[in-house]
Amino acid sequence: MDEHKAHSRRMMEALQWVAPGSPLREGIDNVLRANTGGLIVLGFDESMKALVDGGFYIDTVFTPSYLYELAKMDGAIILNREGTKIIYANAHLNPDASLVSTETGMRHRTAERVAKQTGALVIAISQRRNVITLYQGNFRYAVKGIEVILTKANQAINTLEKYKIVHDQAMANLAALEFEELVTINDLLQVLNRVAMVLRVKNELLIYLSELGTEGRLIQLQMNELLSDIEEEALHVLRDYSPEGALKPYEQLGKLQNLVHQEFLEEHVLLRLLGYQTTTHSEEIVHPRGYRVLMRIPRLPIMIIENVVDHFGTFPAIYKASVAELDDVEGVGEARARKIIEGIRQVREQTFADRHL
Ligand SMILES: Nc1ncnc2c1ncn2[C@@H]1O[C@H](COP(=O)(O)OP(=O)(O)OP(=O)(O)O)[C@@H](O)[C@H]1O
Repeated sequence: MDEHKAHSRRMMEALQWVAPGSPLREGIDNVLRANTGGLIVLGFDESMKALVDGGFYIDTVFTPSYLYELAKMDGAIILNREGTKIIYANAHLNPDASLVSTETGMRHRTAERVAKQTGALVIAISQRRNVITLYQGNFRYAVKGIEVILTKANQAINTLEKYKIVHDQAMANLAALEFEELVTINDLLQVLNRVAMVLRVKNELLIYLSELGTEGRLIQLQMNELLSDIEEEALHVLRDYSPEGALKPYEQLGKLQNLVHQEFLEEHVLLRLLGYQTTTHSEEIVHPRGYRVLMRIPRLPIMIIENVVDHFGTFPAIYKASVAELDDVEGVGEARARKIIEGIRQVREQTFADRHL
């Protein structure tokens, strides 16, 4: 797994612990309100045991109100890794003082060092500043207020809405080029680049959603609605254009999502993802198989679409086929052959109308 992906996954996992709606967050919110400050550690393994000095061994079920009561005492509260039990309270932690810390206060310094030394998730609740900071390994994250994240998440949704308009137009243009047999590799790369932009926003939103917890439900619904169309259509484009032997469309899309943290996706990377030789010229003409056009014909079962695509190989051949030729396809009789020809004609008409919107 590449480093960037591992980092964002770790970050999302860490954020989920303290997302609104989680029991730990409920406890932390109580601590924030009581203004006592707190130091919470998740995980009590050998490396952690070695750092604990004094305190009370409690070993009881975790509840938010118990956490709040225990936070009135000095020192750290240590939970099990699952966050279901409180193991220690009032514990003094002695991490290696030679570990570098950028923090100034002792609570936060200790939290950072313990996280670096043990790899455990450590949460510091500041008494003076009323903020929650997460530490794990070398990762540090200041949890923001819900309003701040909601604003950012809404901005991301607005961006997605704009991208969707551009995407729909680009798809209409691609369809028109397909009828004219003018699609080039370059057009495909543009489509992929647009999808990459959308996936970039999706990745950003996924982090906000882990942080928003139950407060993010509406954003999640909006995101799913905007993305499902775009992602589905991207899958159809990949199905239409990837050469034999390429990865499956959903695998290609998954790979693209992992790649999008790079600001600029190089042409050869995208070509390889599509399953083309990296030496393919970007002006080369390519033909779709015809899935997307055939799928727009009402009441044409997917099995028949598969048969037609397999039989003809490319969309131009389907487009030019006569009733008799279509009749040769398994599952297609004369009536259905006429329906397909009429269907393609209507899709064509609609496509050219959409193109000039
Ligand atoms: N090594 C430690 N182990 C456990 N708890 C500690 C340790 N060091 C400090 N603390 C806790 O942190 C509390 C506050 O310390 P300090 O004010 O120096 O930290 P801070 O990082 O400035 O935090 P805050 O923003 O809450 O003031 C202490 O009273 C103690 O409860």
